[in-house]
Amino acid sequence: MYKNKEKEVVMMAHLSFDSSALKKFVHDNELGEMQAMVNAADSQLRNGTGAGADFRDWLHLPSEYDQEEFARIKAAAKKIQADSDFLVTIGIGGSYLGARMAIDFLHNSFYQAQTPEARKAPFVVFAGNSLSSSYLQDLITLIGDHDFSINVISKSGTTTEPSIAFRVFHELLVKKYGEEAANQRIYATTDRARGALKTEADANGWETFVIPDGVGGRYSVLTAVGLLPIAASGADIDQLMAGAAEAEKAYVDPDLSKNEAYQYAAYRNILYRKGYTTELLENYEPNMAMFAEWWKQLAGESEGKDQKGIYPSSANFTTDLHSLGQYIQEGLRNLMETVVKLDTPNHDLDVPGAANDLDGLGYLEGKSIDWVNTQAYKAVVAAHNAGGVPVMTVHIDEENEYTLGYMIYFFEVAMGISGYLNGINPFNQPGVEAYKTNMFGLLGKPGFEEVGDQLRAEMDD
Ligand SMILES: O=P(O)(O)OC[C@H]1O[C@H](O)[C@H](O)[C@@H](O)[C@@H]1O
Repeated sequence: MYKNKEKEVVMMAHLSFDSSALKKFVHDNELGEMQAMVNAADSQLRNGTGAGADFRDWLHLPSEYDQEEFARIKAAAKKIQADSDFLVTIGIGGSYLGARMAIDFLHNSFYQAQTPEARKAPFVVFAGNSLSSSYLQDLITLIGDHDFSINVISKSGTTTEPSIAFRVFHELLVKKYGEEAANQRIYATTDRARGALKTEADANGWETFVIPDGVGGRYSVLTAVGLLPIAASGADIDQLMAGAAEAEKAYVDPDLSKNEAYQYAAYRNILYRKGYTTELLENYEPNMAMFAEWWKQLAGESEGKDQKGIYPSSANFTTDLHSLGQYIQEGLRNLMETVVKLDTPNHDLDVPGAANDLDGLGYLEGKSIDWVNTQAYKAVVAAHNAGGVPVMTVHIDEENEYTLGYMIYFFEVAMGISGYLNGINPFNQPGVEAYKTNMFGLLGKPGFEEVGDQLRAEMDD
């Protein structure tokens, strides 16, 4: 399964990167030939000589985070667990996806459906990640008369979706508890000193947590942005940070023969230049679907600019083998795949016996279902490979906080290197403003009237 013996040692380090299925697509010499470029990208990233240098503070977050704030996050999580049945976590993009994927990854698949006693934690629900009025109303109905708190998360403090959702839930909270008690149930995660949310929080005495200046939204899961909801859900954020800190140490050497995160970055760059312009992040565990959504923002906002970049997409297996599988096998040959493969499931079951063998599954009787899942993975790698799709695999040993922290850091550092390898600024996202300007124009936001008039005139044409 692994390329060489050393790999098995790396396997013990919670995550291993397997590129053995690239042989058909990448010659042996190509990785080494990337070393000089990787060294340059590493220097841009580590020494701050590249574009976007002000947004690299996530690099040392796992080892240099604010301990005092970390203790406050844990205390706030305890209070929320004690006084709330629901935590309404309001945010979008980087202020949403990290907590969402981590909570899915770290808990029982039906965690949210458990009784509060079994869960020992509030139901962490999310709002402000769309403009759907039905979603908001459905959430209000779900919360009903239950006790709840709000964690409003926004770096800018002015993003439309979370701002609207916050107005809705803030109003509900004040109606239910009165102004003063409501203020004790609002936790604001935002800029240290600036912005509308910070001003409002200070004026009302809400507890605040910081999104550090040097950490962009998509790199913020290991700040209070992700940590407070994750801790409130009952997960162990010490272990999450410990895993990330271990990865911070593991991926520091730019030597491609030793650094698997850099290998991943280099291989995807090699493949991109050969025309593999779409990357699918895949899993074989349904509770990792949101991990791919987090990764898509990380990759898409980091790399998709200046009219270039790998398009990040995803697929959930084996589910999507029965829908997207046809395209991946035989459609346009611009796809590469990166599988996150869990090697030890939280639970395993055997395929049961049956009195008759009408379904023809007798040959699997007594075999473990996870073994079947792993055979499916191996079969898919071989089939897609034969069909012209390069496949990389990130093996993780277990679904726990430590491994998740490790994997978060793996992908973050890989994306920084990847961006510099492709000659772009991996830490800005200028393109997301275009639709916002138009939307503000159509909504009649003061200062955007002209844009609105022009758009309406064009639409009438
Ligand atoms: O945290 P906020 O300022 O509300 O931003 C939330 C998100 O929205 C923006 O449009 C950006 O594209 C994202 O990078 C960011 O994570």
